[in-house]
Amino acid sequence: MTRAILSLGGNLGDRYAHLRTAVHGLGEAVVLTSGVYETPPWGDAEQPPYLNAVVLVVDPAAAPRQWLDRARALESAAGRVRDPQRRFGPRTLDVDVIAVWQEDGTPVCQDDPELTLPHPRAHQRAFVLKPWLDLQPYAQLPGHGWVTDLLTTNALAADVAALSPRPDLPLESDP
Ligand SMILES: Nc1ncnc2c1ncn2[C@@H]1O[C@H](COP(=O)(O)OP(=O)(O)OP(=O)(O)O)[C@@H](O)[C@H]1O
Ligand SMILES: Nc1nc2c(c(=O)[nH]1)N=C(CO)CN2
Repeated sequence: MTRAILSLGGNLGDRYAHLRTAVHGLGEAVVLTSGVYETPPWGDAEQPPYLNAVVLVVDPAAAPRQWLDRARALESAAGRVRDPQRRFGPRTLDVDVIAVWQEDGTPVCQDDPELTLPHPRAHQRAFVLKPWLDLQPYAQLPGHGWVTDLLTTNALAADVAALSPRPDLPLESDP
């Protein structure tokens, strides 16, 4: 069994519908769903704002690699098209595997470029850390410590201040 934190984000098309469809697609694996935040684009400023959220998923049968396979399938279903010229460019849906833990709570740490764990840029991203903290106030990002401490570093202060909660866009009440 593994559990994982997945981040969901998108800034093209019906952003809210893409997040909802992704959560729905994860089915019974979803244990907790964060609120939705509207967030300024990170890494490539010339694009529309994103909607972001985080989910905690658990599956008795899922190896770490299967979370990536599910993430890619959800992105494809949302019609995601990769632009090789813009690494952090706009997209209908991005699903990143932020961290994975084995059944005994041991974090999975690996450098495989296909699936690097924990996600190598998660600690720099308020749009991942803030919704995650909402789900799990005592969350730790393996190798980086407490999520609450990461969010209060000077490096992330401006990004945290720029996040807008969107309680009008709930994910958890979907059928
Ligand atoms: N933890 C991870 N989560 C998702 N993809 C990963 C991870 N580690 C490595 N990858 C690889 O990264 C590749 C590029 O992923 P993607 O196109 O979603 O990147 P991106 O969303 O543009 O950037 P970022 O990964 O910084 O959010 C994927 O094909 C995937 O194999
Ligand atoms: N605010 C925000 N910015 C991003 C996001 C995202 O999900 N939210 N995803 C990206 C893909 O790497 C690049 N930039």
